Amino acid sequence: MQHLLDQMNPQQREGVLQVDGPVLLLAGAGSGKTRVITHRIAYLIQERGVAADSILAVTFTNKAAKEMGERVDKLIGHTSLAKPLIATFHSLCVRILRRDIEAMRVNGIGLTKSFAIYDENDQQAVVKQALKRLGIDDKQLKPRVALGRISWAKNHMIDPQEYFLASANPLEEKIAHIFESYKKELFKNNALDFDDLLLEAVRLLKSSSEVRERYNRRYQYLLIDEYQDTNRPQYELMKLLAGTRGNVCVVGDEDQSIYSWRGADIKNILEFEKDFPETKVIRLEQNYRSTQNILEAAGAVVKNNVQRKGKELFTTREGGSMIGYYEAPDGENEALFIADRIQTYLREAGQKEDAPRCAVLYRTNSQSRLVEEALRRYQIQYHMVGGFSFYERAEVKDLLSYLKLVQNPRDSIALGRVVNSPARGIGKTTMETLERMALSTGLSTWDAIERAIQEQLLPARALTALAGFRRLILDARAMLGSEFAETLAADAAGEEAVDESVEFVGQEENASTEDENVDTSFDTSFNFGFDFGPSEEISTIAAENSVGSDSDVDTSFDAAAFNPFAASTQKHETRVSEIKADVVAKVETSTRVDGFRAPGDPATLPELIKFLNDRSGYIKTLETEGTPEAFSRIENLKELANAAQDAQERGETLATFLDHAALVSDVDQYNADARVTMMTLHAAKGLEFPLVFLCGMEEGLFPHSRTLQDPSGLEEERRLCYVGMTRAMDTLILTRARYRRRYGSDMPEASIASRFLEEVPSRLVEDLGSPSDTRSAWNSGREYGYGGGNKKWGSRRGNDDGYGSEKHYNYEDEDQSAIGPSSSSAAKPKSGLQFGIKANTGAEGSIDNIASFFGARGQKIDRPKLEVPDQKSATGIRNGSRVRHPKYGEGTVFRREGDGDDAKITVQFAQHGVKKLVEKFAQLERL
Ligand SMILES: Nc1ncnc2c1ncn2[C@@H]1O[C@H](COP(=O)(O)OP(=O)(O)OP(=O)(O)O)[C@@H](O)[C@H]1O
Repeated sequence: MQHLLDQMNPQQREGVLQVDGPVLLLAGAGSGKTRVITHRIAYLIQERGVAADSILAVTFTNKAAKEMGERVDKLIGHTSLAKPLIATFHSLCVRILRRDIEAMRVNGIGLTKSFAIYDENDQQAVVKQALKRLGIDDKQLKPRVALGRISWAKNHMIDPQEYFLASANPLEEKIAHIFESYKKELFKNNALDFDDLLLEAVRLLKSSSEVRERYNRRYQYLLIDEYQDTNRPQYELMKLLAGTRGNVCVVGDEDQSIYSWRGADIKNILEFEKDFPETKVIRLEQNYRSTQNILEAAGAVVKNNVQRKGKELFTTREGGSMIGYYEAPDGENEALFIADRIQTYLREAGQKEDAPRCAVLYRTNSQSRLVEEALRRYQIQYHMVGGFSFYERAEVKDLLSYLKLVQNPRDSIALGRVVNSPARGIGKTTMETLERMALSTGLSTWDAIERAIQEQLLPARALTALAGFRRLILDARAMLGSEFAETLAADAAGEEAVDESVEFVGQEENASTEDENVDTSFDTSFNFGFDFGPSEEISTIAAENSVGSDSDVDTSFDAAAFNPFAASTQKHETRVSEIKADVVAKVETSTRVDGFRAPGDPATLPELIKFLNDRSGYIKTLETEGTPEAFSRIENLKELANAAQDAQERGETLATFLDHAALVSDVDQYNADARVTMMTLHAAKGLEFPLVFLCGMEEGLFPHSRTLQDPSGLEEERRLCYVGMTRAMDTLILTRARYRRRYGSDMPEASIASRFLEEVPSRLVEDLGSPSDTRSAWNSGREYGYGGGNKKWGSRRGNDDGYGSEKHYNYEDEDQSAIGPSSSSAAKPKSGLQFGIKANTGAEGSIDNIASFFGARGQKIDRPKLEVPDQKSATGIRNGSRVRHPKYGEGTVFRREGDGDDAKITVQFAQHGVKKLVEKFAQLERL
């Protein structure tokens, strides 16, 4: 036991040993809470003999869960086969619901275990449909706004009726209607969004005492990390899981509560003692991470908050370097400064043979672009957390939607996404008719397709295309069936494969093939040893079906029987049993060979993906497109198959694979080995780095403009600042730009120093060579204060330099698209040129150039001119041009790089987001 408690201070020890009853562990930044949690779990297992799998620990990110699991494993020496369950709230809820959601079904109505999980794009698609149905213009009420309100309501456990009753204006009433329609649509689609995962788990545990008691018996010890960031449903879930035993330990720090926009309620931690009167409160106040200067500076900022329990952190790491401050003339210069310092840091660390790690933290993702460009100029490799993740790429989302549909055909959003992707002749009119039909009959779109085919409700051409699509999904479903051979035979003979896990009543389509012009052929270039493609393919396929098996397998199938479009002349039942017997016999005669799946066994995940890639024609279409962009998409699709292979090796099913893809969050992308990491302040929580840059310290940017009028919002921003500052172990550098370009404006606008800068005592700050008048402000040595005519933070007064009146930025969201069309590009000369940086003759952005720039401070600085030398193509397309792409539709050119055949164009498309295209191949039409 002793070794578990070695290297622990008395409070940490208490946190480990106090395992019975409720415990509130108030753990300051860097005070070792992760250490306490892992040791507490190890102590329970090793010293108290508690069964490992009766411990449940809930963390904030998948990554934290994984790391915690590994650390516990190490501590207990891999002695126990059973493992504690360490999960995020969302993955815990998925687990509970996948197992027990059907306990909430009444008279066969309700969601099933194969429910889909909707991400933000799916949610937006549902909201757009709702807006359309309700006749609301999506320009007047943006889907994202409506979705934000719906999510807010859910996180506060308010249903559409309550929302409607509480609505104070017509807009809120509209949102209530949208909410109602959204909820119904998800239900119809057998789908849940992220918020629902929590809400439904709570509803389940409340409504079924049998289920709740089972979980209470199962999990006897409960640990919740980051408790300050729990919202109401998470809080209720915690109480339901804690049961009457109340062996619950919550760990948190009210000063690090930064998720109120997701409904997190700081009261949960502030009032834990009221909920559990027996609570033992333990405070961890010794910080092991940061130097005294950093801790003091961060403490001085957060001290200005009212909503806190109050802790005084201390450290034995006395002194340390001062907090660095750099005030740049503009955003580009700020980024160059950061890149320059990072280069120096990496070089010095390299000489000392240290493993350097540093982070650039910013308030919103859109700030990353300039820093990225600067790091590229310095040829410094970096790892960016957030932004465009693999799972958000259009082609990956498409393939995932195919998989979702295979898993849950009722998922009309997945269906809508891929029904005509790649193009297979199912047009907008067809889909609108089907959606109307679905709406008026209450059927899902999938079932509406089925009915349309049965009753021949659409033109033959459309029906044939729909039948082909439907067949593709059914075939993929059949591949997963455990009685695959039977399904295959029955299906081929025209009998529907019925999967009991999904309630849809399928029937063989009787689409006519009258329309000679319709291409019903499938792409069979990829074979798994079976196919339902056109007749001429069958004999080859059947032959391959015997991979590594009997050579005497009869390959002379009646090809016509496998063609869904061929009319059968025989009586249906006879045909079914004949084919069943035939296929089953073939499967039985084949012998299993190691490493090969026997025919008739369910397909593996990678096989399913390859099947969909090929049979859907997706890869073929991209190959035909032939652009570098298309080839990189093909690579992504292959990478998805690799991810599926990994998942398969971990024993994951299609459902768990999809759950995993749905639950991957930005933060999970963090790579602890990266030397330079860029991420938002939110994503940085829980991490630590020897060197940290906190950039964009400007009013309106940080604190964010949204919060300027809202005292509690401002307190949260301040906590975010505290979180950012306390990530630093040895060195913390704060930066700001005096002028910054905001969305859509030609000219950069003057900024005001963030009030958080002013809350840092000046005796702890060192100016790092900010050019121009900023220095004199710093050197005067007075304490800076916010407002009151104190001019110490450089040019707080925007018009001091003749730039017009003082303005706040208005960054409306975290959208990468909030970068103006006239923003700079890597190809243009940097603004530094106007500030005295020598033109780049040697290595771009080399240290000499930057040094000469810093050497130039004190010189008169002209108004920063950041206009981009506007590159224009032969077609006249330039930055800011409106264009149309044959596939992505309309968009705005955001950047143009290079010339001639090499010219690349980055376009922000309304529907498909940002795409980088090779101009030569892009077929862009100028609008
Ligand atoms: N008793 C201890 N002795 C020495 N180092 C410690 C001790 N406890 C924790 N540490 C170290 O202090 C650092 C911070 O610990 P940890 O990451 O567990 O803090 P935390 O409370 O989770 O921080 P935060 O809430 O700020 O993310 C780690 O590097 C950890 O190894």
